[in-house]
This record gives sequence, structure tokens and C-alpha cells, in this order.
Amino acid sequence: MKDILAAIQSPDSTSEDFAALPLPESYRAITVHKDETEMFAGLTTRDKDPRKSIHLDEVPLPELGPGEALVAVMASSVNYNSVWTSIFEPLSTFGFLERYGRTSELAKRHDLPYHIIGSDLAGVVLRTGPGVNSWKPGDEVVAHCLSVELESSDGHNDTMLDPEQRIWGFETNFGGLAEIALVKSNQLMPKPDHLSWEEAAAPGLVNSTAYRQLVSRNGAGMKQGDNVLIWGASGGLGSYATQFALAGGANPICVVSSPQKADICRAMGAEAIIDRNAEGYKFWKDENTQDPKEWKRFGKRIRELTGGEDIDIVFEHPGRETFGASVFVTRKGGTITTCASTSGYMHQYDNRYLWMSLKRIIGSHFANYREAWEANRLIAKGKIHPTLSKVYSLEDTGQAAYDVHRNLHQGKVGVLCLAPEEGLGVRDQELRAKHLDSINRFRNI
Ligand SMILES: C/C=C/C(=O)SCCNC(=O)CCNC(=O)[C@H](O)C(C)(C)COP(=O)(O)OP(=O)(O)OC[C@H]1O[C@@H](n2cnc3c(N)ncnc32)[C@H](O)[C@@H]1OP(=O)(O)O
Ligand SMILES: NC(=O)C1=CN([C@@H]2O[C@H](COP(=O)(O)OP(=O)(O)OC[C@H]3O[C@@H](n4cnc5c(N)ncnc54)[C@H](OP(=O)(O)O)[C@@H]3O)[C@@H](O)[C@H]2O)C=CC1
Repeated sequence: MKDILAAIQSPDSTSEDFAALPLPESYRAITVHKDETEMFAGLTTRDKDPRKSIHLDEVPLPELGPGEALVAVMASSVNYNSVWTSIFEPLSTFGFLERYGRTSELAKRHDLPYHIIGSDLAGVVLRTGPGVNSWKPGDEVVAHCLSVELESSDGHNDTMLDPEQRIWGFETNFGGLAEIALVKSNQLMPKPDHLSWEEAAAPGLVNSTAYRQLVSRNGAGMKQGDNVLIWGASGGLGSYATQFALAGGANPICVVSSPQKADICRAMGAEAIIDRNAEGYKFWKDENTQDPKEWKRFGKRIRELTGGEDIDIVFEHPGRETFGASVFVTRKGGTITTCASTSGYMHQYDNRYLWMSLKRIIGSHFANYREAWEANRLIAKGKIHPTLSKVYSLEDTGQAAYDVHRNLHQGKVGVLCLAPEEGLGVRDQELRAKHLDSINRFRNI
């Protein structure tokens, strides 16, 4: 591993040098263990502690198959799906690995008693399998997390619709929170030159998801002037949705839960901000009953901020706690686009407000190959910026996941894998200098 790192850090290394490097038999990886899936039985979601279930293990290097690449991971980031995996909710992800393992001889590799998690990476290609021509050892890359087989026509227009669609590092093994990762070569994209490894590893999953959910015609198809209500506007998804709204000439109405988060949104350029904590919205009277008066109070506040207008698009992900309010505050003919249910997946809303006002609910999940590429291109061009706040070592990934689970973080939380320190890997200082303030906006707050 030392030789791999030395090659990555040497400006003189050639592709041939990387191809000639011997691969290690094993590497360090963040895992959860199959024999621990019941360890949190009986605890509330909040009390399930990722620090207890997340391990740093030495694991064997997987065999490289056709169309695949082994990547030396310099940095990765924590996504909420790794939180779900680590608390074994809503399901243990070992069921996904077993199911995948049944699909082919090669896929059997994924069905192991440990799950190497993580759905983002920035690093360097070490080896490519048969049939890979566009990437070679030594290429500096990021990887998106869409794993598809594309053997069915269902996914040929929109790769997210493939029946064998999986999220790498969540529904597959050999994820990015490790020193080496195994990906399909179609997941690879050029690493943005002006970013460090940990900055480049931060946007991938959430930026692509926000792009499809908000911008793409497969999602809400946002246009100039739209009023976009963004829940968790300084969080993982929200910090990119806010940037897309601003860059696309829309009007973000940012919901956050502290003055500090409100300041971050203001610094991004948003003007309409609601601190849900300070304003004390209680959309539920008790566990089974919502309070439409609170939906109205929320809608009134939005009208104050927009000069009397209602919401064209709601960027939804908190789920059960907010969904009734989201449907209510959307204008006639407007769209609620949802990709998650952090606070509970059994939603309740008053359907009269949906059908009588011709609103639409759109389900959105990650991004297809093309959307992921387009989202990465915007990062590479400096149009959208990483929202990296804090960076942890691989050893401290459990704490990083705990922070995200407990909503103690801002934007994205990074993890150094092979990178010995922060700030390495920048190849275009000129572009970086142009955007330095934006790149650092979320750092150390
Ligand atoms: C990029 C990052 C993303 C995120 O962070 S997302 C957040 C994290 N992700 C999650 O929380 C989602 C985790 N996944 C799940 O909870 C589950 O994964 C799903 C609920 C999405 C699906 O559940 P499942 O059990 O995997 O699949 P089924 O489709 O509910 O059940 C399979 C059985 O149900 C049958 N079935 C499916 N559709 C129908 C139908 N329309 N009519 C009749 N049967 C149906 C199938 O055939 C099969 O059957 P047979 O068990 O016998 O093989
Ligand atoms: N389907 C897909 O492709 C994807 C789904 N996801 C899912 O989306 C969800 C959010 O992910 P991500 O943005 O990375 O997570 P983060 O935790 O980084 O951000 C979410 C933000 O939502 C806000 N929030 C959380 N709970 C509530 C609540 N009950 N009511 C209102 N606001 C709330 C918080 O902001 P504040 O406290 O400031 O209001 C929080 O910071 C997760 O469940 C994740 O699994 C994520 C990416 C892709």
C-alpha cells in the first residue's frame, strides 16, 4: 500500500508504473458484520450508535471482473445510506448482498459475512478488467454510485430503471470507505482538477441525487423563477439543491434548524430562510394526528418571504414529519419531489390538497449515468461547489457516521482513506483560486 501511495504522490508516475505495481492481498476497509445485525434490537432509531457497529478491518482484495476497476481510494465521504447500513434500518443490507450474490457467478463475490460500505470515492485507478478501454491505471477519478447490469431493455432509456439497479457500497459490497474499492468502470468519472481528494469525494452521491430530483426532466425540471422549498438546506442533499436553485435562477426557500445553518444558506446566496426550530413548527399534534393549522402557519411564512407566492417545487426528504406540510404549501399544479423518508416512510397527507389543486408527487432516486456525469461536470467547471465541513480519518468513520445520524454535522463529512493529510491532489490551482471562498464555505463550522 505504501508503494501505491508513493506512486500517487509522485508527479513522475506513469500509467505503466501503476500497472506494474503489485497489488496487496488485503487492505483496510470500513465494514459492518453480518453476525451483529441484531445488536441494536429493541433500541430506538436515535439510540442505535454507528460507532458500535462500524469496524475497521483488514479484508482480502476481491477478484477483478470484466468491465470493472480497482481504485486506490484517497478519500471518501459519509452518506446517510451508510448510517442506515450501520443501524441496520430499515433492513439489514446483508439481504441486498445475498440477493445480488444469487444473480451470477461473479456477483457471488459480494455475498460475504462483512459489508464494506461507502458510496463515494476520489482516487486513482489501479487495474481495469477485460473490456475496459476508456480508463487506465493512473487515471485520477471519482466514482458515482450507480451499479447496473443493463441486460434488460427496461433500463436502456434511463439507467436508473434497470431491474438490477443497485447503489454501490449500500446494495453491493466493496464500497468507498476503504483503501481500495471495486467499481464498474461505467461508474468512473474524471476527478475535478481544482479540488483536493477529500473535496472531490464529497459531492458525488448527494450532488447527483439533487440534480436528478430538482433539475433533470426526470425529476422536477426546475426552471428560472421557480420558488423551491428546500428542507435541510445546509445538509448533504440540501446544500446542493440550494446551489442548483441559485445557479438556475430559481428562488430557494431554505428550511434549516439553527441560526448557524441559516448563516450558511445566506453565505451561499439564499435570502428566504426559515429556521424551523426558532419558529417552532409542530406539524404533528401526536404520533397519529397532524395539525393543519401548523401547515397554514408555515405556508403563511413562505408567502411573507416570497411576496405572496406559493411553492412551485418542494425538495422533500425528511418524509413523515414534513410531508403533509410539503403537499399543503405547494401551489396549484406544483410538484413535490421526494427521494427519502429520514423521519419515517409511512407518510400521511391530505389528498384533497393534491388532487383538487392538480399537484404532483415525483419519486426520485440517485441519478442515471448521464445525470451523474452532468452533475460531476458542473463540479469540475466550478459552477457547483463541494460542501465539505469536517474531515475524519478512516479509523474515526464510526464517529463521522454518528455525527450525521445525530444531525451534528454541516453539509458533507469527509473521510481520508489513503490520503495522509487534507489538501492533496489539487492539479488546477488557477481554477481553485477563482472559487476558493465557495469551496471553503462549509469548512470547520
Ligand atoms: C443513493 C442513496 C440512497 C439512499 O440513501 S436511499 C435511503 C436508504 N434506502 C432505504 O431506506 C431503502 C431500503 N430498501 C428497502 O426498504 C427495500 O429494499 C424496499 C422497500 C425498497 C423493497 O423491499 P424488498 O423486500 O426488497 O422488495 P419487495 O419488492 O417489497 O419484495 C419482494 C417480493 O415482492 C414481490 N413483489 C414486488 N412487487 C410486486 C407486485 N407489484 N405484485 C406482487 N408481488 C410483488 C416480489 O416479486 C418479491 O417476491 P419474492 O419475495 O417471492 O421473491
Ligand atoms: N434516494 C436517494 O438517491 C438518496 C436518498 N438520500 C436520503 O436522504 C436523506 C437525507 O440525506 P442527506 O441530505 O445526505 O442527510 P443530512 O443529514 O446531511 O441532511 C438532511 C437534513 O434534513 C433536515 N432534517 C432531518 N430531519 C428532519 C425533520 N424531521 N424535519 C425537517 N428537516 C429534517 C436536517 O436539516 P435541519 O436540521 O437544518 O433542518 C438535516 O441536516 C437520508 O434519509 C438519505 O438516506 C440521500 C441521498 C440520495
